[in-house]
Amino acid sequence: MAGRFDLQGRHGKSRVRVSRVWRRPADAGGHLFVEWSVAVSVVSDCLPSYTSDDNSAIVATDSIKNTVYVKAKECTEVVSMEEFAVILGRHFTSLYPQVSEATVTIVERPWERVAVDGKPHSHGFKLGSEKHTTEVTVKKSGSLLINSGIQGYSLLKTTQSGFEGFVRDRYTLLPETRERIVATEVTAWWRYPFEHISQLPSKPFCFTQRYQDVKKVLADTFFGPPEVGVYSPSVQNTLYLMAREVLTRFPDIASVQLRMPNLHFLPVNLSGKENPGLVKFADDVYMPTDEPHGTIEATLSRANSKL
Ligand SMILES: O=c1[nH]c(=O)c2[nH]c(=O)[nH]c2[nH]1
Repeated sequence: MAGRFDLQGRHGKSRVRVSRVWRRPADAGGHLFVEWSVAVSVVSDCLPSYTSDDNSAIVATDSIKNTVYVKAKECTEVVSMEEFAVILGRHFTSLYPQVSEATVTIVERPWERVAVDGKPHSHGFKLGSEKHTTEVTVKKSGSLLINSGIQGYSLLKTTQSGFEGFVRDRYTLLPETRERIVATEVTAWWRYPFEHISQLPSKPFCFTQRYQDVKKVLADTFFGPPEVGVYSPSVQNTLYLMAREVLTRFPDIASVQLRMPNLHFLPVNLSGKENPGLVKFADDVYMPTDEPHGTIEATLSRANSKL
C-alpha cells in the first residue's frame, strides 16, 4: 500500500539483443547460432522508489540487461530459449530478496543453417521467416509458467477452401463459395504443463524440438496430404483441427491458442462501359489484400487441465 492507494509496479529491460555461438566441430554438426531479443520484467518490492527518492531496492534495468549477456556467456552448453528464460528467471528471483517474480520473454530471429550442394553448412546461416517465441514466469517459490509460440507463420493454399451457409441478411454481400484461396499468418501460443522448477525435463533441447514438431503439425493439418489436400469449410474449422492435432499429438502441451487472420484474396472482375467484361474472374486472377482482414482465434485446452 502507498498511502490511500494500492500500488503495483514492475520493471525490467526490453529488446535486449543477444547472439550466441556454440562452436562444435564440423563432424559434430558444425556451429550452432542463435539471435534472441530478450525482455525481462521483474516484480520487485521497491515501492519507495515510486513514492519517494529512495532507490535503494532497485535492481537497475541496466544491470538486468548486463545479466542477459553474463548468463549467455555462462551457457557453455547449448540451451533452448525456454531453458535460457528459466535460467534468467531463477537468477533474478533467487539472487534478490526483493524480487518475487520474473517474466522473461524471448523472440528468436530465425537464422537457419544453409545447405550447399545439398550438404548442411558447418557455419553458414540464412534468415527464415516464422519466429519461435517464449514467455516464462518464475516465482521465488520455484513455481513456473512456460508458454512457447510461433509468430508470423504465413500459410496459403490455392484451393480446397470454401465458405458457405453463413448468416444471410440485408448486410450480406459475400457469395457462397466452395473454391477460394485461403491465406493466413498464424500466431500460436502453447503452454507446457511444468508448474515447478523441479518438474522440468532434464533432456536438453526438448523445447526446441517441440517447437519444430508443433510447427510441422500445424502446417500438415492446414494443408492436408500433398496430392489432394483437405477441404476447409472455414478458417474456424481448420483452426480447430490444427489445435486439436497439437493437443492429440503432444501430451506435454496443456493448451494451445491460435490466432489466424483470414487474409483475403479478392476475385478480380473488371468491367466498364467501353470494355464490358474486360477481366472476368475464373478462379485465376485475384487482388491480394491484408486490410481489412478477418480475425479468427480460439484456445483449446485439455478438459482436465487447470489454466
Ligand atoms: O472462413 C471464414 N470464416 C469467416 O468467419 C468468414 N467471414 C467471411 O467474410 N469470410 C469468412 N471465411
